[in-house]
Amino acid sequence: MLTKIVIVGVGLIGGSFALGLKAAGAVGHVVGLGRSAQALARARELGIIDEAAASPQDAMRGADLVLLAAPVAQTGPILASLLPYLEPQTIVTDAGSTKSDVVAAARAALGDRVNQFVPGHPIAGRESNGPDAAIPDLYRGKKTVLAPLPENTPEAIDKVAAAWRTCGAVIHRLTAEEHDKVFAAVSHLPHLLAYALVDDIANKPHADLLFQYAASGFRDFTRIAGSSPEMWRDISLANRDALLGELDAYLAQLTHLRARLAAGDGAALEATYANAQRARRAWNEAIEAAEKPLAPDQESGK
Ligand SMILES: NC(=O)c1ccc[n+]([C@@H]2O[C@H](COP(=O)([O-])OP(=O)(O)OC[C@H]3O[C@@H](n4cnc5c(N)ncnc54)[C@H](O)[C@@H]3O)[C@@H](O)[C@H]2O)c1
Ligand SMILES: O=C(O)C(=O)C[C@]1(C(=O)O)C=C[C@@H](O)C=C1
Repeated sequence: MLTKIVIVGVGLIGGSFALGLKAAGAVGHVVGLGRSAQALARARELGIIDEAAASPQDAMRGADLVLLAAPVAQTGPILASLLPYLEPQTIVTDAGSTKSDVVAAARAALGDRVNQFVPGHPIAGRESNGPDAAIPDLYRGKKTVLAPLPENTPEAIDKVAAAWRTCGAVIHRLTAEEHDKVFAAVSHLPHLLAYALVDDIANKPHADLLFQYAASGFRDFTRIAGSSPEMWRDISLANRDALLGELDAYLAQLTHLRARLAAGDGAALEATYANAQRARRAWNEAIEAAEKPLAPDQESGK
């Protein structure tokens, strides 16, 4: 049971964490801290937070756990603003989609108090943003990756892991470097590609005609281009090197496919499509089995 938690950035991710803990009856008081008074007022109206803090000092008094859920470039400034009020029992974690930059920002901002910061990343989301998008079940059956620091105590890591488990998540551990390589390939590149395709079509002179006939294939491929541009700007720049590596590999694949297409090499195209179809089906089956809702007595964290 957490007596008091603080959510810094009460949008989709922070709001869903608060709602998940509240639904489980695992938190006494939820305080929101943010840059938009309007978003905080809305979060209060929706019952996500119990109180919008007037200042970092008010927010941090007596806090058990603090979740940073703002765009990743805000991590350093936010931690610097919290540090003067960081009490010894308070553990701070984050939900940022990149980890090496977050760890570097935490070390720079917190210095020898960095042992109180446990880096994390829930592998769940959607393309809508803000408090209205928050739902209590967002993390149910999904993974949360923790990338603990050597300075973290087992108790600090357990506190963060237990909170995510209470929201229904399954805990995985990666180093920050491993994390950023993996998510460059399976999350950051797909977002860049979806944005690129929609931007390309939107800039064509006959865009209206194209959008008029775009259907479910286009919707599935581009759903994530509806995501927050600020958030994805920060993620792209924070993980630039790994993302550039994945982009180069993808460009090579496109160049290869282009050549096969130009040569009318149907067999080569079909072989690539068949390999992708096999891999996609196997992935889908595995993920659906892993995320199947558990019976209440089998749930993690209980
Ligand atoms: N959206 C996803 O699918 C997803 C999934 C996993 C992790 N994340 C990560 O979670 C974090 C939040 O994403 P989200 O989707 O909830 O975004 P969101 O836009 O819904 O919410 C972010 C909130 O942070 C606030 N904010 C911005 N700058 C701030 C600052 N300096 N101080 C305090 N509050 C500030 C905004 O006003 C907003 O309310 C990001 O770091 C993102 O990388 C997102
Ligand atoms: O479902 C979505 O809309 C998402 O983009 C979620 C998604 C992803 O799968 O890429 C996005 C960013 C994260 O950090 C984790 C998950």
